[in-house]
Amino acid sequence: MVVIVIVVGAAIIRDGRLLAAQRAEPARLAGGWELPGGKVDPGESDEDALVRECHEELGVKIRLTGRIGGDWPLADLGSVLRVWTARIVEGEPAALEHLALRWLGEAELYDVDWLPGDLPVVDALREHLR
Ligand SMILES: Nc1nc2c([nH]c(=O)n2[C@H]2C[C@H](O)[C@@H](COP(=O)(O)OP(=O)(O)OP(=O)(O)O)O2)c(=O)[nH]1
Repeated sequence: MVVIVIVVGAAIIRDGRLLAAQRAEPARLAGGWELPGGKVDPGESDEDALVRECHEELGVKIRLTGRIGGDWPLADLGSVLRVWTARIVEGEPAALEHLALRWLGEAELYDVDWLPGDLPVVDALREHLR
């Protein structure tokens, strides 16, 4: 049986800047930058998982505003990343589970070491920061 692991990521945008988060673990990914999010739990919708993960990781309530592409392939065989644009409706993001957070404008978008699977997503997000 092939099990596809679905990972959801939030492209949280405020004032033309994208919120990037630096992974703390596991060791092979630590230091890399990603979109806040995580794995969808069994029986959970993608959207609910993303709202839950952002609350756990950042301490904020988000509202999803759109979808970026479809299934973005990740390096781990059988994993895909699904991405939504989002805005914060409550709270101020804090790095509760990450090493650091950064708000990146279009000119700074590639200043951080994105996880490899995120690079095409970041390309697609560029136009949303203008
Ligand atoms: N959240 C997130 N994960 C990403 C991105 N890009 C990317 O390759 N990944 C990978 C890293 C991890 O291998 C996997 C997500 O796992 P995770 O550890 O964040 O999931 P989780 O919060 O549900 O945690 P757990 O079940 O492992 O405890 O997807 C991204 O932009 N956001």
